[in-house]
Amino acid sequence: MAYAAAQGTSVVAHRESKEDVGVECKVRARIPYPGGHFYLHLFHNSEDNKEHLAIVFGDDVRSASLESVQDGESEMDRKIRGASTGAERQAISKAIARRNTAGASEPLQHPAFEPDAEDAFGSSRVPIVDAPLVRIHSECFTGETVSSVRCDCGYQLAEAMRLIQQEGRGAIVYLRQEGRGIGLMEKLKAYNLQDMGHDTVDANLLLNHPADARTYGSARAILADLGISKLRLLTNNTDKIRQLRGNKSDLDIVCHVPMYPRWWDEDVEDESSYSRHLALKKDVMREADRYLKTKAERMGHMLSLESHHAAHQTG
Ligand SMILES: Nc1nc2c(ncn2[C@@H]2O[C@H](COP(=O)(O)OP(=O)(O)OP(=O)(O)O)[C@@H](O)[C@H]2O)c(=O)[nH]1
Repeated sequence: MAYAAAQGTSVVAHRESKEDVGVECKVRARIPYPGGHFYLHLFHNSEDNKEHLAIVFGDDVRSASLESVQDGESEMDRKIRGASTGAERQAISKAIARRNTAGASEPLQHPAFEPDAEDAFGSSRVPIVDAPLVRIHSECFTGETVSSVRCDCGYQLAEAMRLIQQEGRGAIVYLRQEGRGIGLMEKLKAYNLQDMGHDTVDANLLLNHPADARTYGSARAILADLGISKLRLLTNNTDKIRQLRGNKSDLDIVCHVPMYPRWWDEDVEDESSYSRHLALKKDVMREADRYLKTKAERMGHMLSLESHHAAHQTG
């Protein structure tokens, strides 16, 4: 099976992400996870009424809007919404002020990593990664909650968490753009059209939806709020990179890090919980492979089994 991205034949209509979306982090909470905890951040935004999320690894990645002081709030109010209090609060607000004046091209500095700094973030001191791993992930109820292998979404989310945790720092911006933005009801209709022989692109078009209705203005604003201005993006999707870069230069996507499905490797065994859960087998993943083929051939995604194998052979 060779899936080469068919250059210039992508059917993704070129959408633009808004430059000026405002976001506010309403709450942050710790999510225990094998290998160390993540912090889930819930955002409101000025573009839609969806509760977009950020799943953050690394205690020093802090939301400026969450940390800002709200009128009349007590220390207990701040604790309940997951904002810092006491001495930790002072250290964090200094760090946020510093990163705001550092400018987009400057590497982030954080007092927790300076020699004399108060240890405001507990004992987990990790090396500064100038451009952390980031994934912008779109909601997929079927792939993530029901563990459907019609698509690779569940795998990608688990894999992004594994890779970010392995590096010690990074974030997944989780956008509530179910079904590439058409919603769950329409996506399920598209599934039935796919079972009649249509691919994911044609199924959307037959339902009078664009092949991909997503935009990334909220994602860009969430990253800015978290102080992430320079990153390595976990994706194969060229349109996602183009939209995130936009016309402004305040988000520096240093490179993209491809997301190849593990079941393309000869040895499919690995430690990720998702793989264990599904016992990823090539025959089970046939439907996901059909989905990936459409992404490569019709949506311009950078996915190729041949080049994946070539890269593995040359080390
Ligand atoms: N309309 C539609 N959406 C789907 C289908 N299967 C999965 N999705 C949605 O597709 C979105 C994920 O998009 P993908 O195109 O798989 O991947 P991507 O995030 O654009 O690209 P990568 O960053 O490379 O993973 C999620 O919102 C899923 O709910 C489908 O059959 N039809």
